[in-house]
Amino acid sequence: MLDAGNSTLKWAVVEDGRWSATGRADYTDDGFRAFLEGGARRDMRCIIASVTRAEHERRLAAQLAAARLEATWLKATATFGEVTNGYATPENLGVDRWMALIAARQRTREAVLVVSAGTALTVDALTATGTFVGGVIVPGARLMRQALQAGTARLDDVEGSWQAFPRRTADAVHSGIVAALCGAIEQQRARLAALAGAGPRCFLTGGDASLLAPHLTLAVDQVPELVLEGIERVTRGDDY
Ligand SMILES: Nc1ncnc2c1ncn2[C@@H]1O[C@H](COP(=O)(O)OP(=O)(O)OP(=O)(O)O)[C@@H](O)[C@H]1O
Ligand SMILES: CC(C)(CO)[C@@H](O)C(=O)NCCC(=O)O
Ligand SMILES: [K+]
Repeated sequence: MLDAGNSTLKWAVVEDGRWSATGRADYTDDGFRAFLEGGARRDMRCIIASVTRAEHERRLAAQLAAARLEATWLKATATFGEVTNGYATPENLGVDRWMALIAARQRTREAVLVVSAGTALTVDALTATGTFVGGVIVPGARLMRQALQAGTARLDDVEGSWQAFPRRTADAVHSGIVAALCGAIEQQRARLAALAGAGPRCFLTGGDASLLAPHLTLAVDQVPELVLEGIERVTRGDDY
C-alpha cells in the first residue's frame, strides 16, 4: 500500500493481514529503492492513494512496472460502506483525505475531526452518521514559511522555537505558523461540535502532527498511518 503525498511517499507492506514493514521516502530513485528493499516483493499488488503531481506519478508507475509490481490507483468515491462523501463532486476530493476518513470511521462511530498536517493541512469533519460534511485546506508549515520568505524582505530562513509571545523574528514566524494551523483545527472543531451537539473526537496524522499536538486545546489521537489504514480497509472491503 502506498500513500503518495505531495512531498513524500509512505508505504506499508501487508502480508497475511499483518503489516510487515512501513517506511517513507522522497520521490527519487534512492527513495524507490528504499521501498523495494523495505519489504516489497515481486508479484505483490500495490494499491496507491496518490495526490502528487503527474511527473511523480509517471515516475512511480514506471518504477513499479520495472519492478514487476502490479499497480492499482485509487480514487475518491461517493460512498464507501457507511461513509458518505459530501463533496460537491466526490471524485474531486483528494484520495488521501478519503482514505483517512474511511480509516477514521473504522476507528470510531462518533463525530470526528480528521486532520492531516502534511504539505497542506486538511481539517475534515465526519458526523456520527458517517457523512463527510466538508473540510478546509490550508498551506502546511513548510509552504507557509516559504510564502513568508518569498513575499517579505526581512524574514530569514532561521529555525525558530515556539513562544506564546515571541520576541525574536524566527520565533515569531515559527509560532505564527503553529498558531495559524492550530487555529484552523480549533475553528473546525467548534463548528463540528455545534453540528454534532457534542465535542467531536480528533485524529491527527501527517508529518507535522507532533508539531501541532502540544498546542491544541482539544484532546487528539495521533494516528501516523491513518491514510494507509484507509487503503487497507478499502482493499479488504467488498465495498470498493
Ligand atoms: N526537507 C524539509 N525541509 C523543511 N521542512 C520539512 C522538510 N521535510 C519535511 N518537512 C516538514 O514536514 C512537514 C510535512 O511534510 P511531510 O513530507 O512530512 O508530510 P506528509 O504528511 O508526508 O505530506 P504529504 O503527504 O503531503 O507528502 C512540512 O510542512 C515541513 O514542516
Ligand atoms: C489537499 C491535498 C493537497 C492534501 O494532501 C490533497 O488531498 C489534494 O490534492 N486534494 C485535491 C483537492 C481536494 O481535496 O479538494
Ligand atoms: K496532507
